[in-house]
Amino acid sequence: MDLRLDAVSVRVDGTDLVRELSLDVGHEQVVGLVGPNGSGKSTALRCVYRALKPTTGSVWIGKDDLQSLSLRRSAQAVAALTQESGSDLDFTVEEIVALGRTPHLRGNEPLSYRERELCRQAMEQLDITHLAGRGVLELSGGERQRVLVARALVQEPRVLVLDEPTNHLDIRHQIELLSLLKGSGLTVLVVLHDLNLAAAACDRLGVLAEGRLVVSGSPPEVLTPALIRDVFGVEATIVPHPLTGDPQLLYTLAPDPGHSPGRPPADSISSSPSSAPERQRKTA
Ligand SMILES: Nc1ncnc2c1ncn2[C@@H]1O[C@H](COP(=O)(O)OP(=O)(O)OP(=O)(O)O)[C@@H](O)[C@H]1O
Repeated sequence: MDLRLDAVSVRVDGTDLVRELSLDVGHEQVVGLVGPNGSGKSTALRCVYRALKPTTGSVWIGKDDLQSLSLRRSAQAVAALTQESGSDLDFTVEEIVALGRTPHLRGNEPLSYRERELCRQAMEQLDITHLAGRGVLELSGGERQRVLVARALVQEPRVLVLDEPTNHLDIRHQIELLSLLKGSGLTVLVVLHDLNLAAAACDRLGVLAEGRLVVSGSPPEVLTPALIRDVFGVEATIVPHPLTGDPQLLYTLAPDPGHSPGRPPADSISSSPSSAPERQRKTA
C-alpha cells in the first residue's frame, strides 16, 4: 500500500470536519474522493500533504507514518496540487516546473541533464512547451493549472494528491489530464466533482458525506442511483458507457412548471391575450 489513511479525524474549534476516515491507495492506483460541497474532501487531502495534522488517526506513506518523516522526506514522497497552489508565484512557466525538483536538491545545486529532460517531458505532456518563457501570473486559469500539474510530475513523488485538478480546464484538457493520471504509473488520490470523469479515470472511489466515508469500491460498485440520491440528493439514471462500460450518470434538470428555458415565465404568458391559444395547445 503506498498511501493509507488510518482512522483519520480532524476536529477544528470543536467541529469534526473529518471523522475516522480510513482509505487505502494501492501502488499505482488512482483513487477518487467524491462527495458534496463541505463533506471534508479537501480537509482529508490536507492531512496527506501535511498542511494539517490529524487530530487522531494517522497517514502512512508505505511503511512510514507521515508525521515521523522529516519535512524534506515527506516533500519528496508527496506532491500536491491544491486549490491554493502557486497562486502567488511570479516566475516563468519553465522556472515553476523546475521548482518541482526542489525537495530533491541540496542548496543551489543546478538541475542535472536527467532533471532538465524530465521538465521538458512534463511540459510536453501537459501541452505547455509553447508557454515556457511566459510569466505564470499572466496565464489563463487552465494554462496555470497545467503548469502546476507538470511541476507535480517532475517531483517524481511516490504519491500524488490533487484537489479538483480539472477546475478551469476545457473538456479536452480535462480528458488529457485524467488520461495522463490514469496511465502515469503514479499512486494518485484525487478529489473530483465530475462523477462521470471520476468513473472513467479512477480505479476506486471513496464517497464522503459530512466528514465520513460512506462507501468505497470500484466505480460500478459505488455509483448507484440510491447512493447518488442519498449523498447528493439528486436523481440520476446510470448507464454503462457504450465503449468502455464505465458507469455514466445522466441527470434531468429539476422541472420548473412555471418557466422553461427560452420561454418567458408562465405569468407573462397568461397576461398576454394573444398567447392564450398557444398555451392551451401546449398543455393539451
Ligand atoms: N479551518 C477551518 N476551520 C473551520 N471550518 C473549516 C475549516 N476548513 C474547512 N472547514 C469546514 O469544514 C467543512 C469541510 O470543508 P472541506 O473544504 O474539506 O470540504 P470539501 O468537501 O472539500 O468541499 P468542496 O467540495 O466545497 O470543496 C466545510 O464545512 C468547511 O466550511
